[in-house]
Amino acid sequence: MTSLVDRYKNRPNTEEFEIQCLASFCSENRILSKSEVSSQKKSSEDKVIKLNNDCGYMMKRTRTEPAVVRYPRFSPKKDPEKYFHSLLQLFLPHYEDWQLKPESFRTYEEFYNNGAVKCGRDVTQVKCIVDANRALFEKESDKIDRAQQLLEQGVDLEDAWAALCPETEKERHECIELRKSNPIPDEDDSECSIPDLVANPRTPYSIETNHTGMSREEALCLLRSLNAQQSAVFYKVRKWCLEKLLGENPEPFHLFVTGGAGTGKSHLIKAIYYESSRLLSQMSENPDDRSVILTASTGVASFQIGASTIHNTFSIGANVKLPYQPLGDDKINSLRAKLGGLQILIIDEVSMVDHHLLSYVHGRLRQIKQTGDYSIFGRVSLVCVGDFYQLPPVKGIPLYVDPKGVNLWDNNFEIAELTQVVRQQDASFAEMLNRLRVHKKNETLSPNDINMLKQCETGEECDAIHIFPTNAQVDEYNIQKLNKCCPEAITIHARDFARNPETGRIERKVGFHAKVFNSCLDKCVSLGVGARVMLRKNVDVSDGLVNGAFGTVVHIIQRSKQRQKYSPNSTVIEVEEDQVTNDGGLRRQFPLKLAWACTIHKVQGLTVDKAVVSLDKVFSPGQAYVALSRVRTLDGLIINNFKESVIYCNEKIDSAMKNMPRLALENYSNPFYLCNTEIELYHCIVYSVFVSIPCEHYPETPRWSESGRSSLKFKQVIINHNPLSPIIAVLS
Ligand SMILES: Nc1ncnc2c1ncn2[C@@H]1O[C@H](COP(=O)(O)OP(=O)(O)OP(=O)(O)O)[C@@H](O)[C@H]1O
Repeated sequence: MTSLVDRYKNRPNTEEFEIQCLASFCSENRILSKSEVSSQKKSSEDKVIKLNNDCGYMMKRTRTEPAVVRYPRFSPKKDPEKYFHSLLQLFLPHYEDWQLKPESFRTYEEFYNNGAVKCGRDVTQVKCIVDANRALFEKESDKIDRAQQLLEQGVDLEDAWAALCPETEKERHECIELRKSNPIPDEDDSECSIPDLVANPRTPYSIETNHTGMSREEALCLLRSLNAQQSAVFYKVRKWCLEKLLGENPEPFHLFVTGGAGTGKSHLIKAIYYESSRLLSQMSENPDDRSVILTASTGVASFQIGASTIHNTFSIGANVKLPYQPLGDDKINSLRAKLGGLQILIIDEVSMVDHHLLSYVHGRLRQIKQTGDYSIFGRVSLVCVGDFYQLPPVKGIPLYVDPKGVNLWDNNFEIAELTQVVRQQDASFAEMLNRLRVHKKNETLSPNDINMLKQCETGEECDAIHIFPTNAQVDEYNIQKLNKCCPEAITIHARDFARNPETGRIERKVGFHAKVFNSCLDKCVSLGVGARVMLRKNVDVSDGLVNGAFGTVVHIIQRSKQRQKYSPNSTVIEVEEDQVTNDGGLRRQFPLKLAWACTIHKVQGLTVDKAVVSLDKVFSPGQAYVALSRVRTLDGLIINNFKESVIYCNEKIDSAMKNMPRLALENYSNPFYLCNTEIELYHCIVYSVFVSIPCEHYPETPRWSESGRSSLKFKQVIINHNPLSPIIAVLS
């Protein structure tokens, strides 16, 4: 496989790239995969940069912040040659290795101190170039070097922890005192439960890598916010990581973390992800290795927790069929390069995973890990998180039902159940939701529950998100809103292409393909400035531009070639192309859909302050419960078409859950709770989705023009979007 360093050495020989050092190259550009190259070339050819000697393609990072560059650090005293070689390699622009130490210099250090090179038009001292470039990347390098030296000298690590986190250390000491007078058997009451106190026997020191995108302060807040049940699961996983770190080789674990809607499952796995990545990264020599990955079954769910989808992570196509189709050599090698060191896989919203998909996860992990035996999931530990009482998979058999074939779920997972509802602080509302969760079809709801729900039938008209069971209801509501809110809306027709049987060439089709498959690109997309929209495809998962991400259209560009940025949060949405028929027929269309309303399937995992829920045409178990449990308070819930009969669960869930072995949460309780009887709840800012941005208005043709198809061709739709902010805006 071509390494990043090779790619750097094969960057274009233009003025711009000649003066670029390796660190800037890695941070400012993104290497494109083969599939990305073809799609990007179609849409934005001028942005794709070809590397020399068939080293692939790259693009400048424009949508995201520059990437964080990770590299090994050597001691200038112990390993001066490695130290100066690394400095020159990272920060001195070069194309060949000899340029880092020309023949006339004996050592890298000598070249760094006394060398001069032509950089751009001027001859400049090597030291000046390296120091200037280094300053851009190593803001606190002196402090880090000093901390590293201290660690190497074997300073008292306990003091280091106390200095980093004095409050926690004080609480820890109080706990220890309390325990002396009132001893409680607890496995966590050992030094090894506090990772920062334990030296890793293999590496005397290490610099932790952080793939989670969370700062230490954010992470500490998150960890401290966990309630007693969340904390117990967290400690169970942390204990395993510590054993791994200490070289005790614990057996992989398979955990199913479940609980009703809003019990904080997703919140908990963010904490688990942070801590386990932090700990296990210390075992890896390459900072880019992923020891832990966070995934989810759907695009929306993955965006909520900053994860990627299972399909995307493991290169699994949309149609998952058994027998298992192994991944080809090229693809598996690149997956292995990324995930070869994987130890824990976290899957959120597992209720929407079916047996086939789980088998594919198993197959991919076995291929990646090459364990040489039949151990499940390639000996990777799994944390599956979700609630079977919520939505089942769209296709396929849910994990709690025996598929009468390959069954990797039964007998392989231990269940940990969270029962404390955190989303709804109002106890009576939370308790009612818990009853709705397990309500069976032939049972009647209590009069109190019915009253409470009927009170929500206020008929209030409001701008809050409207949640419907079916796509048809959603479409009808969206069109009504578009007519009302966007008088100058337009309809953009898809452009379909088919193979001409005589010439064999792909040609524009008159009309549309009669039947299309495997595509979310609609025949017609109606849009207007100010319209709320949802993305239908994963355009850029790392950027949060995933299937299900919401936004507001603020501009539509016709036939324009100019690629203008409209606001710091904007992203261009371009026409996508899908193969939609068996004989190679294609469709080109914007991957957008109006989204004043959306289906219940799209809101699983979401927390909102207010929602209008329609219970008309509910068609699956758990659907009504998911819709009703999205809001924090009863006041925020408006119900249309209330029907008691649509609130029901699948009756097989109860017995399947009862048969699963239980994780005894009390064995993993957090010692801090001994002194904190009051559990402090830390309220996180929840991702809120809609915003409208005032913008210039560009007149368009009327949407429902009598002439039928619009002859306008739309070059691009721009989405201005920052995944880290709680706001997504769509420009078109
Ligand atoms: N310990 C906690 N302290 C404070 N807030 C919390 C805590 N746990 C969860 N929350 C908040 O409660 C809300 C619901 O949490 P979360 O989405 O994790 O629940 P969930 O169990 O995953 O729900 P669902 O099953 O509907 O996806 C979120 O706003 C989350 O930030």
